Amino acid sequence: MGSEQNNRAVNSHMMKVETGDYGYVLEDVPHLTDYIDQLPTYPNPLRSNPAYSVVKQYFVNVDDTVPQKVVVHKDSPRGIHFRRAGPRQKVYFSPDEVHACIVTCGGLCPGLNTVIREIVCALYHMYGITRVSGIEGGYRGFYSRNTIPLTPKIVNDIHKRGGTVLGTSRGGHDKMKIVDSIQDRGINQVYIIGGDGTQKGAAVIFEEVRRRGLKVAIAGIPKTIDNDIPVIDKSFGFDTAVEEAQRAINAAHVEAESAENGVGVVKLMGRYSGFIAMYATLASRDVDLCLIPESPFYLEGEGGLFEYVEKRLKEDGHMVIVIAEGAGQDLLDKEQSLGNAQDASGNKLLADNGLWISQKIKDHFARNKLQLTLKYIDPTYMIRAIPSNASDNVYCTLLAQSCVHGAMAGYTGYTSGLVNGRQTYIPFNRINEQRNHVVITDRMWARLLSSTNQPSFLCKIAIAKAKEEDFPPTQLLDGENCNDEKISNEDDK
Ligand SMILES: Nc1ncnc2c1ncn2[C@@H]1O[C@H](COP(=O)(O)OP(=O)(O)O)[C@@H](O)[C@H]1O
Ligand SMILES: O=P(O)(O)OC[C@H]1O[C@](O)(COP(=O)(O)O)[C@@H](O)[C@@H]1O
Ligand SMILES: [Mg+2]
Repeated sequence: MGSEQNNRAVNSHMMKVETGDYGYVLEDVPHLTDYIDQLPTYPNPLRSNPAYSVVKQYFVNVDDTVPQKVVVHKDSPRGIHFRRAGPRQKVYFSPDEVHACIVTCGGLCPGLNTVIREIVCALYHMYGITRVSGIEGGYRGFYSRNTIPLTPKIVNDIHKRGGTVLGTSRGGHDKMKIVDSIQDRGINQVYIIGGDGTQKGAAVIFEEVRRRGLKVAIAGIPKTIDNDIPVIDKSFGFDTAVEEAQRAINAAHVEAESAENGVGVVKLMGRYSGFIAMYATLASRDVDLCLIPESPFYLEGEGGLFEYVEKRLKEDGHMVIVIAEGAGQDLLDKEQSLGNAQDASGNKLLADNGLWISQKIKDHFARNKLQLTLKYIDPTYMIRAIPSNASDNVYCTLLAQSCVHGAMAGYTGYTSGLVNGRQTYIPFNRINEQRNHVVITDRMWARLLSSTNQPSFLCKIAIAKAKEEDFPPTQLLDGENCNDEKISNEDDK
Protein backbone atom coordinates (compact mmCIF):
# COMPACT_ATOMS: atom_id res chain seq x y z
CA MET A 1 0.00 0.00 0.00
CA GLY A 2 2.45 2.69 -1.15
CA SER A 3 5.93 3.39 0.23
CA GLU A 4 6.58 2.98 3.95
CA GLN A 5 7.83 6.58 4.26
CA ASN A 6 4.71 8.11 2.84
CA ASN A 7 2.33 5.93 4.76
CA ARG A 8 0.97 7.26 8.00
CA ALA A 9 -1.47 5.67 10.35
CA VAL A 10 -3.54 7.83 12.65
CA ASN A 11 -5.50 5.96 15.27
CA SER A 12 -7.65 8.08 17.50
CA HIS A 13 -10.60 7.04 19.59
CA MET A 14 -12.95 8.06 16.80
CA MET A 15 -10.93 7.71 13.62
CA LYS A 16 -8.58 5.22 12.07
CA VAL A 17 -7.07 6.90 9.07
CA GLU A 18 -4.20 5.71 6.92
CA THR A 19 -2.63 7.77 4.18
CA GLY A 20 -0.59 6.59 1.18
CA ASP A 21 0.91 7.72 -2.08
CA TYR A 22 -0.76 10.22 -4.41
CA GLY A 23 -3.24 11.49 -1.86
CA TYR A 24 -4.58 8.05 -0.95
CA VAL A 25 -6.62 8.08 2.28
CA LEU A 26 -8.12 5.00 3.92
CA GLU A 27 -10.87 5.77 6.43
CA ASP A 28 -10.60 2.44 8.13
CA VAL A 29 -12.86 0.70 10.61
CA PRO A 30 -11.82 -0.53 14.07
CA HIS A 31 -10.74 -4.12 14.63
CA LEU A 32 -11.01 -6.20 17.80
CA THR A 33 -7.22 -6.49 17.84
CA ASP A 34 -7.00 -2.68 18.25
CA TYR A 35 -7.87 -3.14 21.91
CA ILE A 36 -7.56 -6.87 22.65
CA ASP A 37 -4.13 -8.54 22.46
CA GLN A 38 -3.35 -12.01 21.18
CA LEU A 39 -6.71 -12.98 19.79
CA PRO A 40 -6.63 -16.45 18.20
CA THR A 41 -7.55 -16.78 14.52
CA TYR A 42 -9.17 -19.65 12.64
CA PRO A 43 -9.31 -20.64 8.97
CA ASN A 44 -12.53 -19.38 7.37
CA PRO A 45 -15.05 -22.28 7.31
CA LEU A 46 -16.13 -21.13 3.84
CA ARG A 47 -12.99 -22.87 2.50
CA SER A 48 -14.71 -26.20 2.88
CA ASN A 49 -18.19 -24.99 1.88
CA PRO A 50 -19.02 -26.73 -1.44
CA ALA A 51 -21.01 -23.70 -2.64
CA TYR A 52 -18.06 -21.35 -2.31
CA SER A 53 -14.95 -23.50 -2.66
CA VAL A 54 -15.44 -23.57 -6.46
CA VAL A 55 -15.39 -19.77 -6.66
CA LYS A 56 -11.97 -18.57 -7.72
CA GLN A 57 -10.50 -16.01 -5.35
CA TYR A 58 -13.54 -16.12 -3.14
CA PHE A 59 -11.70 -14.36 -0.33
CA VAL A 60 -11.19 -10.64 -0.39
CA ASN A 61 -7.60 -9.43 -0.20
CA VAL A 62 -7.17 -7.77 3.20
CA ASP A 63 -5.73 -4.65 1.55
CA ASP A 64 -8.59 -4.14 -0.93
CA THR A 65 -10.22 -0.74 -0.60
CA VAL A 66 -12.93 1.11 -2.53
CA PRO A 67 -12.67 4.77 -3.61
CA GLN A 68 -15.41 7.15 -2.52
CA LYS A 69 -15.19 9.11 -5.76
CA VAL A 70 -14.97 7.42 -9.11
CA VAL A 71 -14.95 10.49 -11.32
CA VAL A 72 -11.43 11.92 -11.18
CA HIS A 73 -9.08 14.11 -13.19
CA LYS A 74 -5.63 13.02 -14.25
CA ASP A 75 -4.02 15.17 -11.54
CA SER A 76 -6.54 14.66 -8.77
CA PRO A 77 -5.45 12.95 -5.56
CA ARG A 78 -6.59 9.37 -5.08
CA GLY A 79 -8.88 10.53 -2.28
CA ILE A 80 -10.86 8.78 0.42
CA HIS A 81 -11.24 4.99 0.38
CA PHE A 82 -13.19 2.51 2.48
CA ARG A 83 -12.25 -1.06 3.34
CA ARG A 84 -13.78 -3.52 0.90
CA ALA A 85 -16.31 -5.89 2.48
CA GLY A 86 -16.27 -9.65 2.01
CA PRO A 87 -14.99 -12.90 3.49
CA ARG A 88 -11.40 -13.06 4.76
CA GLN A 89 -9.09 -16.12 4.83
CA LYS A 90 -8.80 -15.81 8.61
CA VAL A 91 -11.64 -15.30 11.06
CA TYR A 92 -11.49 -14.19 14.70
CA PHE A 93 -14.39 -16.26 16.01
CA SER A 94 -14.79 -20.03 16.06
CA PRO A 95 -18.37 -20.97 15.13
CA ASP A 96 -19.16 -22.60 18.48
CA GLU A 97 -18.10 -19.51 20.45
CA VAL A 98 -20.44 -17.10 18.62
CA HIS A 99 -23.68 -15.83 20.10
CA ALA A 100 -25.04 -13.27 17.64
CA CYS A 101 -28.01 -10.97 18.05
CA ILE A 102 -30.04 -8.80 15.69
CA VAL A 103 -32.02 -5.67 16.49
CA THR A 104 -34.11 -3.34 14.32
CA CYS A 105 -34.67 0.30 15.37
CA GLY A 106 -36.40 3.45 14.07
CA GLY A 107 -39.13 3.65 11.42
CA LEU A 108 -40.17 0.81 9.16
CA CYS A 109 -38.66 0.32 5.73
CA PRO A 110 -39.21 -2.34 3.04
CA GLY A 111 -36.53 -5.03 3.31
CA LEU A 112 -36.02 -5.17 7.10
CA ASN A 113 -37.19 -8.79 7.23
CA THR A 114 -34.98 -9.72 4.28
CA VAL A 115 -31.91 -8.35 6.07
CA ILE A 116 -32.84 -10.26 9.25
CA ARG A 117 -33.37 -13.45 7.24
CA GLU A 118 -30.08 -13.15 5.39
CA ILE A 119 -28.01 -12.39 8.50
CA VAL A 120 -29.41 -15.53 10.13
CA CYS A 121 -28.81 -17.64 6.99
CA ALA A 122 -25.28 -16.30 6.47
CA LEU A 123 -24.37 -17.08 10.08
CA TYR A 124 -25.83 -20.58 9.89
CA HIS A 125 -24.97 -21.66 6.37
CA MET A 126 -21.69 -19.87 5.77
CA TYR A 127 -20.13 -20.01 9.22
CA GLY A 128 -21.93 -22.85 11.01
CA ILE A 129 -23.14 -20.55 13.80
CA THR A 130 -26.27 -21.79 15.55
CA ARG A 131 -26.83 -19.30 18.37
CA VAL A 132 -28.63 -16.27 16.96
CA SER A 133 -31.05 -14.23 19.06
CA GLY A 134 -33.55 -11.60 18.02
CA ILE A 135 -33.86 -8.52 20.23
CA GLU A 136 -37.49 -7.48 20.28
CA GLY A 137 -38.81 -3.93 19.95
CA GLY A 138 -35.66 -1.94 19.19
CA TYR A 139 -32.92 -0.81 21.58
CA ARG A 140 -35.08 -0.99 24.69
CA GLY A 141 -35.63 -4.71 23.98
CA PHE A 142 -32.05 -5.38 25.12
CA TYR A 143 -32.99 -4.70 28.72
CA SER A 144 -36.77 -4.99 28.86
CA ARG A 145 -37.65 -8.11 26.88
CA ASN A 146 -36.57 -11.71 26.46
CA THR A 147 -34.74 -12.58 23.24
CA ILE A 148 -36.24 -14.84 20.60
CA PRO A 149 -34.20 -17.62 18.98
CA LEU A 150 -33.68 -17.20 15.23
CA THR A 151 -33.00 -20.13 12.91
CA PRO A 152 -33.10 -20.45 9.09
CA LYS A 153 -36.38 -22.36 9.50
CA ILE A 154 -37.99 -19.61 11.59
CA VAL A 155 -36.94 -16.83 9.20
CA ASN A 156 -37.51 -18.81 6.00
CA ASP A 157 -40.55 -16.88 4.74
CA ILE A 158 -40.24 -13.57 6.51
CA HIS A 159 -38.86 -11.68 3.49
CA LYS A 160 -42.32 -11.95 1.93
CA ARG A 161 -43.77 -9.80 4.70
CA GLY A 162 -43.48 -6.08 5.32
CA GLY A 163 -42.32 -4.57 8.62
CA THR A 164 -39.89 -6.31 10.96
CA VAL A 165 -40.62 -9.60 12.72
CA LEU A 166 -38.52 -8.34 15.63
CA GLY A 167 -40.54 -5.15 16.12
CA THR A 168 -38.97 -1.71 16.35
CA SER A 169 -39.19 1.46 18.41
CA ARG A 170 -37.94 4.99 18.82
CA GLY A 171 -36.20 6.18 21.99
CA GLY A 172 -35.14 3.83 24.78
CA HIS A 173 -31.41 3.91 24.06
CA ASP A 174 -29.70 3.33 27.42
CA LYS A 175 -26.03 2.62 26.75
CA MET A 176 -25.12 1.04 30.08
CA LYS A 177 -28.21 -1.18 30.25
CA ILE A 178 -27.70 -2.30 26.64
CA VAL A 179 -24.04 -3.21 27.10
CA ASP A 180 -24.80 -4.89 30.46
CA SER A 181 -27.38 -7.00 28.64
CA ILE A 182 -24.91 -7.88 25.86
CA GLN A 183 -22.37 -8.92 28.49
CA ASP A 184 -24.84 -10.83 30.69
CA ARG A 185 -26.26 -12.80 27.78
CA GLY A 186 -22.80 -13.67 26.45
CA ILE A 187 -23.52 -12.01 23.11
CA ASN A 188 -20.39 -11.35 21.03
CA GLN A 189 -21.74 -10.21 17.64
CA VAL A 190 -24.38 -7.47 17.50
CA TYR A 191 -26.10 -6.64 14.20
CA ILE A 192 -27.92 -3.32 14.40
CA ILE A 193 -30.29 -2.40 11.58
CA GLY A 194 -31.45 1.21 11.55
CA GLY A 195 -31.17 4.76 10.28
CA ASP A 196 -29.05 7.73 11.28
CA GLY A 197 -30.31 7.73 14.88
CA THR A 198 -29.73 4.00 15.21
CA GLN A 199 -26.18 4.23 13.86
CA LYS A 200 -25.43 7.02 16.36
CA GLY A 201 -26.70 4.70 19.07
CA ALA A 202 -24.55 1.86 17.67
CA ALA A 203 -21.46 4.08 17.82
CA VAL A 204 -22.15 4.80 21.50
CA ILE A 205 -22.56 1.07 22.21
CA PHE A 206 -19.32 0.32 20.36
CA GLU A 207 -17.38 2.86 22.44
CA GLU A 208 -18.69 1.35 25.69
CA VAL A 209 -17.90 -2.20 24.52
CA ARG A 210 -14.38 -1.06 23.67
CA ARG A 211 -14.02 0.73 27.00
CA ARG A 212 -14.92 -2.50 28.79
CA GLY A 213 -12.47 -4.42 26.57
CA LEU A 214 -15.12 -6.92 25.43
CA LYS A 215 -14.63 -9.25 22.47
CA VAL A 216 -17.91 -8.12 20.90
CA ALA A 217 -18.26 -7.01 17.28
CA ILE A 218 -20.75 -4.16 16.77
CA ALA A 219 -21.95 -4.00 13.17
CA GLY A 220 -24.53 -1.67 11.62
CA ILE A 221 -26.70 -2.00 8.54
CA PRO A 222 -28.04 1.34 7.33
CA LYS A 223 -31.81 1.55 7.01
CA THR A 224 -33.97 4.46 6.01
CA ILE A 225 -36.69 4.83 3.47
CA ASP A 226 -35.73 8.50 3.13
CA ASN A 227 -32.31 7.58 1.67
CA ASP A 228 -30.70 10.33 3.74
CA ILE A 229 -27.69 8.32 4.95
CA PRO A 230 -24.45 9.82 3.59
CA VAL A 231 -21.61 8.04 1.77
CA ILE A 232 -23.61 5.01 0.58
CA ASP A 233 -25.02 4.77 -2.95
CA LYS A 234 -28.57 4.30 -1.64
CA SER A 235 -30.34 2.63 1.23
CA PHE A 236 -32.29 -0.61 0.91
CA GLY A 237 -36.04 -0.27 0.48
CA PHE A 238 -35.65 2.97 -1.41
CA ASP A 239 -36.29 1.40 -4.84
CA THR A 240 -39.32 -0.40 -3.47
CA ALA A 241 -40.67 2.87 -2.04
CA VAL A 242 -40.22 4.72 -5.33
CA GLU A 243 -41.97 1.90 -7.17
CA GLU A 244 -44.89 1.76 -4.73
CA ALA A 245 -45.25 5.55 -4.85
CA GLN A 246 -46.14 5.17 -8.54
CA ARG A 247 -49.45 3.60 -7.57
CA ALA A 248 -50.45 6.65 -5.54
CA ILE A 249 -49.27 9.03 -8.27
CA ASN A 250 -51.21 7.06 -10.89
CA ALA A 251 -54.35 7.25 -8.75
CA ALA A 252 -53.87 10.99 -8.28
CA HIS A 253 -53.45 11.37 -12.03
CA VAL A 254 -56.60 9.39 -12.82
CA GLU A 255 -58.61 11.44 -10.32
CA ALA A 256 -57.22 14.73 -11.61
CA GLU A 257 -57.71 13.87 -15.27
CA SER A 258 -61.31 12.86 -14.71
CA ALA A 259 -62.40 16.16 -13.15
CA GLU A 260 -62.69 19.69 -14.41
CA ASN A 261 -59.66 21.59 -13.17
CA GLY A 262 -58.60 18.48 -11.29
CA VAL A 263 -55.61 18.53 -8.93
CA GLY A 264 -54.16 15.39 -7.34
CA VAL A 265 -51.85 15.92 -4.35
CA VAL A 266 -49.66 13.02 -3.16
CA LYS A 267 -47.60 13.18 0.03
CA LEU A 268 -44.47 11.03 0.20
CA MET A 269 -41.98 10.45 3.01
CA GLY A 270 -38.82 12.48 3.30
CA ARG A 271 -38.37 14.42 6.49
CA TYR A 272 -35.22 16.29 5.52
CA SER A 273 -34.39 14.83 2.10
CA GLY A 274 -36.66 14.66 -0.92
CA PHE A 275 -35.18 11.63 -2.67
CA ILE A 276 -38.36 9.53 -2.76
CA ALA A 277 -40.36 12.47 -4.12
CA MET A 278 -37.68 13.32 -6.70
CA TYR A 279 -37.25 9.77 -8.00
CA ALA A 280 -40.97 8.98 -7.92
CA THR A 281 -41.59 12.14 -9.94
CA LEU A 282 -38.86 11.36 -12.46
CA ALA A 283 -40.15 7.81 -12.84
CA SER A 284 -43.79 8.77 -13.27
CA ARG A 285 -43.76 11.58 -15.87
CA ASP A 286 -47.31 12.46 -14.78
CA VAL A 287 -46.18 14.85 -12.06
CA ASP A 288 -46.36 18.59 -12.73
CA LEU A 289 -44.94 19.85 -9.46
CA CYS A 290 -42.56 18.20 -7.01
CA LEU A 291 -41.93 19.91 -3.67
CA ILE A 292 -39.01 18.80 -1.49
CA PRO A 293 -37.46 20.11 1.75
CA GLU A 294 -34.26 21.20 -0.01
CA SER A 295 -36.05 23.48 -2.46
CA PRO A 296 -37.82 26.45 -0.82
CA PHE A 297 -40.99 27.75 -2.47
CA TYR A 298 -43.58 30.46 -1.98
CA LEU A 299 -47.29 30.58 -2.68
CA GLU A 300 -48.39 34.06 -3.69
CA GLY A 301 -47.38 36.44 -6.46
CA GLU A 302 -45.28 36.28 -9.57
CA GLY A 303 -43.40 33.01 -9.99
CA GLY A 304 -45.26 31.55 -6.98
CA LEU A 305 -46.99 28.20 -6.60
CA PHE A 306 -50.57 29.52 -7.07
CA GLU A 307 -49.63 31.20 -10.33
CA TYR A 308 -48.10 27.97 -11.61
CA VAL A 309 -51.13 25.86 -10.61
CA GLU A 310 -53.46 28.29 -12.40
CA LYS A 311 -51.26 28.20 -15.52
CA ARG A 312 -51.08 24.41 -15.56
CA LEU A 313 -54.84 24.04 -15.15
CA LYS A 314 -55.46 26.56 -17.93
CA GLU A 315 -53.13 24.64 -20.26
CA ASP A 316 -53.96 21.01 -19.38
CA GLY A 317 -57.12 21.08 -17.28
CA HIS A 318 -55.49 18.93 -14.59
CA MET A 319 -52.25 18.51 -12.62
CA VAL A 320 -50.47 16.26 -10.13
CA ILE A 321 -48.45 17.59 -7.17
CA VAL A 322 -46.01 15.44 -5.19
CA ILE A 323 -44.93 16.82 -1.83
CA ALA A 324 -42.27 15.33 0.45
CA GLU A 325 -43.29 15.51 4.10
CA GLY A 326 -40.55 18.01 5.01
CA ALA A 327 -41.24 20.45 2.14
CA GLY A 328 -42.44 23.94 3.00
CA GLN A 329 -42.23 23.33 6.74
CA ASP A 330 -40.85 26.87 7.17
CA LEU A 331 -44.12 28.25 5.75
CA LEU A 332 -46.25 25.87 7.82
CA ASP A 333 -44.37 26.73 11.00
CA LYS A 334 -45.65 30.29 10.75
CA GLU A 335 -49.27 29.09 10.74
CA GLN A 336 -49.54 25.84 12.66
CA SER A 337 -46.28 25.33 14.50
CA LEU A 338 -45.88 22.20 16.57
CA GLY A 339 -43.22 24.11 18.50
CA ASN A 340 -40.32 21.94 19.50
CA ALA A 341 -42.41 18.77 19.73
CA GLN A 342 -40.26 15.69 19.18
CA ASP A 343 -40.73 11.95 18.88
CA ALA A 344 -39.18 9.57 21.45
CA SER A 345 -35.87 9.60 19.53
CA GLY A 346 -35.64 13.38 19.49
CA ASN A 347 -36.72 13.83 15.85
CA LYS A 348 -38.74 17.01 15.29
CA LEU A 349 -42.43 16.32 14.68
CA LEU A 350 -43.76 17.78 11.45
CA ALA A 351 -47.22 19.12 10.70
CA ASP A 352 -49.09 17.55 7.74
CA ASN A 353 -47.92 19.67 4.81
CA GLY A 354 -50.04 17.67 2.33
CA LEU A 355 -53.26 18.71 4.01
CA TRP A 356 -51.92 22.24 4.40
CA ILE A 357 -50.94 22.73 0.74
CA SER A 358 -54.25 21.19 -0.39
CA GLN A 359 -56.21 23.63 1.77
CA LYS A 360 -54.09 26.58 0.61
CA ILE A 361 -54.76 25.77 -3.06
CA LYS A 362 -58.50 25.27 -2.39
CA ASP A 363 -58.69 28.61 -0.52
CA HIS A 364 -56.87 30.42 -3.30
CA PHE A 365 -59.20 29.09 -5.99
CA ALA A 366 -62.29 29.81 -3.86
CA ARG A 367 -61.10 33.38 -3.25
CA ASN A 368 -60.69 33.91 -6.96
CA LYS A 369 -63.98 32.16 -7.77
CA LEU A 370 -62.23 29.57 -9.93
CA GLN A 371 -63.44 26.00 -10.38
CA LEU A 372 -61.25 23.31 -8.71
CA THR A 373 -61.52 19.63 -7.75
CA LEU A 374 -58.68 18.58 -5.48
CA LYS A 375 -57.98 15.10 -4.13
CA TYR A 376 -55.31 14.51 -1.48
CA ILE A 377 -53.67 11.08 -1.17
CA ASP A 378 -51.37 10.22 1.76
CA PRO A 379 -49.87 6.76 1.02
CA THR A 380 -46.81 7.22 3.27
CA TYR A 381 -47.38 4.40 5.76
CA MET A 382 -48.77 2.11 3.06
CA ILE A 383 -45.54 2.55 1.12
CA ARG A 384 -43.17 1.80 3.95
CA ALA A 385 -45.15 -1.21 5.18
CA ILE A 386 -44.78 -3.35 2.05
CA PRO A 387 -42.18 -6.10 1.51
CA SER A 388 -39.11 -5.25 -0.54
CA ASN A 389 -39.10 -5.78 -4.30
CA ALA A 390 -36.81 -8.20 -6.12
CA SER A 391 -33.87 -5.86 -6.61
CA ASP A 392 -34.02 -4.65 -2.98
CA ASN A 393 -34.10 -8.31 -1.86
CA VAL A 394 -30.82 -8.97 -3.65
CA TYR A 395 -29.36 -5.76 -2.23
CA CYS A 396 -30.47 -6.69 1.32
CA THR A 397 -28.87 -10.12 0.90
CA LEU A 398 -25.50 -8.68 -0.11
CA LEU A 399 -25.59 -6.14 2.72
CA ALA A 400 -26.41 -8.82 5.29
CA GLN A 401 -23.71 -11.22 4.06
CA SER A 402 -21.09 -8.46 3.92
CA CYS A 403 -21.93 -7.42 7.44
CA VAL A 404 -21.52 -10.98 8.74
CA HIS A 405 -18.19 -11.45 6.92
CA GLY A 406 -16.92 -8.26 8.60
CA ALA A 407 -17.82 -9.33 12.14
CA MET A 408 -16.33 -12.79 11.58
CA ALA A 409 -13.12 -11.14 10.34
CA GLY A 410 -12.89 -9.24 13.63
CA TYR A 411 -13.95 -5.82 12.35
CA THR A 412 -16.21 -3.81 14.62
CA GLY A 413 -17.66 -0.30 14.89
CA TYR A 414 -18.67 -0.25 11.23
CA THR A 415 -21.67 0.11 8.99
CA SER A 416 -21.91 -2.07 5.89
CA GLY A 417 -22.66 -0.03 2.82
CA LEU A 418 -22.58 0.07 -0.94
CA VAL A 419 -20.08 2.62 -2.27
CA ASN A 420 -19.86 2.98 -6.02
CA GLY A 421 -21.44 -0.43 -6.47
CA ARG A 422 -19.02 -2.20 -4.08
CA GLN A 423 -19.77 -3.48 -0.59
CA THR A 424 -17.64 -1.71 2.02
CA TYR A 425 -17.17 -1.21 5.76
CA ILE A 426 -17.65 2.43 6.74
CA PRO A 427 -16.67 3.81 10.17
CA PHE A 428 -19.68 4.94 12.21
CA ASN A 429 -18.51 8.55 12.39
CA ARG A 430 -18.70 8.92 8.59
CA ILE A 431 -22.32 7.76 8.61
CA ASN A 432 -23.27 9.88 11.61
CA GLU A 433 -21.72 13.24 10.92
CA GLN A 434 -24.01 14.50 8.17
CA ARG A 435 -27.13 13.78 6.14
CA ASN A 436 -27.55 13.03 2.44
CA HIS A 437 -29.57 15.72 0.66
CA VAL A 438 -30.90 16.35 -2.81
CA VAL A 439 -28.58 18.97 -4.28
CA ILE A 440 -30.83 21.40 -6.08
CA THR A 441 -27.96 22.75 -8.16
CA ASP A 442 -27.14 19.22 -9.33
CA ARG A 443 -28.07 17.86 -12.75
CA MET A 444 -30.61 15.42 -11.30
CA TRP A 445 -32.79 18.22 -9.92
CA ALA A 446 -32.37 20.05 -13.23
CA ARG A 447 -33.65 16.92 -15.00
CA LEU A 448 -36.66 16.96 -12.72
CA LEU A 449 -37.36 20.66 -13.37
CA SER A 450 -37.19 20.07 -17.09
CA SER A 451 -39.46 17.02 -16.89
CA THR A 452 -42.17 18.73 -14.82
CA ASN A 453 -41.68 22.22 -16.25
CA GLN A 454 -42.23 23.61 -12.76
CA PRO A 455 -40.63 26.88 -11.68
CA SER A 456 -37.50 26.55 -9.55
CA PHE A 457 -38.93 29.19 -7.16
CA LEU A 458 -35.42 30.50 -6.78
CA CYS A 459 -34.25 33.94 -7.73
CA LYS A 460 -30.72 34.23 -9.10
CA ILE A 461 -29.20 35.20 -5.74
CA ALA A 462 -30.71 32.14 -4.07
CA ILE A 463 -29.33 29.90 -6.83
CA ALA A 464 -25.85 31.30 -6.27
CA LYS A 465 -26.23 30.75 -2.51
CA ALA A 466 -27.39 27.16 -2.99
CA LYS A 467 -24.37 26.47 -5.17
CA GLU A 468 -22.09 27.68 -2.40
CA GLU A 469 -23.71 25.46 0.20
CA ASP A 470 -21.76 22.42 1.13
CA PHE A 471 -24.37 19.70 0.62
CA PRO A 472 -22.84 16.42 -0.51
CA PRO A 473 -24.35 15.62 -3.91
CA THR A 474 -26.59 12.61 -4.36
CA GLN A 475 -24.77 9.34 -4.89
CA LEU A 476 -27.75 7.81 -6.62
CA LEU A 477 -26.78 9.36 -9.89
CA ASP A 478 -24.89 7.69 -12.68
CA GLY A 479 -21.50 8.23 -11.05
CA GLU A 480 -21.89 11.97 -10.59
CA ASN A 481 -19.98 13.28 -7.61
CA CYS A 482 -18.40 16.44 -6.26
CA ASN A 483 -16.04 16.91 -9.17
CA ASP A 484 -18.78 16.20 -11.59
CA GLU A 485 -21.05 18.66 -9.87
CA LYS A 486 -18.49 21.42 -10.26
CA ILE A 487 -18.28 20.69 -13.97
CA SER A 488 -22.06 20.79 -14.24
CA ASN A 489 -22.14 24.15 -12.46
CA GLU A 490 -19.55 25.53 -14.83
CA ASP A 491 -21.53 24.16 -17.76
CA ASP A 492 -24.56 26.05 -16.53
CA LYS A 493 -22.83 29.40 -16.89
N1 LIG B 1 -27.70 10.46 19.26
C1 LIG B 1 -28.14 9.26 19.65
N2 LIG B 1 -27.45 8.54 20.57
C2 LIG B 1 -27.90 7.33 20.97
N3 LIG B 1 -29.01 6.75 20.49
C3 LIG B 1 -29.74 7.40 19.57
C4 LIG B 1 -29.35 8.69 19.10
N4 LIG B 1 -30.26 9.11 18.19
C5 LIG B 1 -31.18 8.12 18.11
N5 LIG B 1 -30.88 7.10 18.94
C6 LIG B 1 -31.65 5.86 19.12
O1 LIG B 1 -31.72 5.15 17.89
C7 LIG B 1 -33.00 4.56 17.73
C8 LIG B 1 -33.58 4.92 16.39
O2 LIG B 1 -33.52 6.32 16.13
P1 LIG B 1 -34.58 7.06 15.21
O3 LIG B 1 -34.11 8.44 14.99
O4 LIG B 1 -35.94 6.89 15.80
O5 LIG B 1 -34.62 6.21 13.88
P2 LIG B 1 -33.55 5.98 12.73
O6 LIG B 1 -32.46 5.16 13.25
O7 LIG B 1 -34.34 5.30 11.68
O8 LIG B 1 -33.07 7.35 12.32
C9 LIG B 1 -33.84 5.01 18.89
O9 LIG B 1 -33.97 3.93 19.81
C10 LIG B 1 -33.08 6.18 19.49
O10 LIG B 1 -33.24 6.26 20.90
O1 LIG C 1 -44.41 7.97 12.25
P1 LIG C 1 -43.01 7.56 12.49
O2 LIG C 1 -42.86 6.12 12.83
O3 LIG C 1 -42.31 8.45 13.44
O4 LIG C 1 -42.24 7.67 11.12
C1 LIG C 1 -42.24 8.79 10.31
C2 LIG C 1 -40.87 9.01 9.77
O5 LIG C 1 -40.27 7.84 9.30
C3 LIG C 1 -39.50 8.11 8.14
O6 LIG C 1 -40.10 7.49 7.05
C4 LIG C 1 -38.12 7.56 8.24
O7 LIG C 1 -37.53 7.97 9.39
P2 LIG C 1 -36.34 7.12 10.04
O8 LIG C 1 -35.27 7.04 9.00
O9 LIG C 1 -35.92 7.93 11.22
O10 LIG C 1 -36.87 5.79 10.38
C5 LIG C 1 -39.59 9.62 7.96
O11 LIG C 1 -39.64 10.01 6.62
C6 LIG C 1 -40.86 9.93 8.64
O12 LIG C 1 -40.91 11.24 9.08
MG1 LIG D 1 -33.67 8.97 11.07
